[in-house]
Amino acid sequence: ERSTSSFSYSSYHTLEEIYTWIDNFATEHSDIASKIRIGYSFENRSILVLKFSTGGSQRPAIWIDTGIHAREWITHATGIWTARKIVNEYGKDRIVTNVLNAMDIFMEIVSNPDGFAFTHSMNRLWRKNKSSRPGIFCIGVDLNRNWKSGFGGNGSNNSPCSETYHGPSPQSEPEVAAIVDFITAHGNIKALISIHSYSQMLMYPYGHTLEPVSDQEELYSLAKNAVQALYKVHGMEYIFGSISTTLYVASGITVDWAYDSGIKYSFSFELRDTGRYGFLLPAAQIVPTAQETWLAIQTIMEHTLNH
Ligand SMILES: O=C(O)[C@H](Cc1ccccc1)CC(O)(O)C[N+](=O)[O-]
Ligand SMILES: [Zn+2]
Repeated sequence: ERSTSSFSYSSYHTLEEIYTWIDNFATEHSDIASKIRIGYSFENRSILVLKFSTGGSQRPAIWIDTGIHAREWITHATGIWTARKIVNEYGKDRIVTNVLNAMDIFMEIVSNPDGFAFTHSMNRLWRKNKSSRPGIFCIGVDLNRNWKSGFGGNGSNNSPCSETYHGPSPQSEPEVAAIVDFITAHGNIKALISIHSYSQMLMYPYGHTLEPVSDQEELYSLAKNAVQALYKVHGMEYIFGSISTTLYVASGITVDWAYDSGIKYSFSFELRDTGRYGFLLPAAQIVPTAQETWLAIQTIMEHTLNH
């Protein structure tokens, strides 16, 4: 019997449990899913990506990452649920079937494995990775400030002890470099969705400046449609807009790099909730959060397919 069927999709899991699930999932759905190692973390853990493909080669693709901030456990749990949804819906749901008949999907569920392990072992609210450098007495770089676009600007911090420490240089962190190298080598990524928590927002570039991106109108209306689809599931209200105008100025972030690298449909989610539980979102909200987020993700995937 499928061991992933004994896996609880409504619980939080350790790094080891998630890595075992990824192995079993790729084995049990080998017709459509495969496991790729795109690199190693600072502490030498494998950095794993699930590839969903129904054929072709170098098809245009969609990138989804969760867990770049270790404490945002709802995002890893949402990624796991979404991976299972994709394989279960292929051949049934019109959008998933159309998307996967023409595009590939890449999903990195544990984008910060060292930090995630640390949230289980030592500090539940750890955010950064676990990199250390000689003579520096604070640990970790904020993996959502280490990207080249706008690196070192406002909304990132030069102090290694800061929660938004941008690191010594762009892509200095192996966890970021692995994604940059993979996406650059692939060369045909059309959409990137980087999932965070919490605040209930759907945002698009830029974070490093208040200047609107050239595709602002299209991204605004796509975000609007996505949050409307999300709202219909459980009535959760998400706000939407550009990062710098909706939330705050943040520099060196994933989606600014993606957009400036030519990935027009670059979005970042802030999942549930709005602060009652924050990062400690109860496990009972995992499935409802994943269910509603799925409608927004489908909206973005369908738009990407059709444009
Ligand atoms: O500051 C961050 O990196 C995110 C907000 C964000 C998300 C995407 C791009 C730029 C900023 C907030 C969070 O998800 O990390 C929650 N937090 O502040 O800990
Ligand atoms: Zn975050």
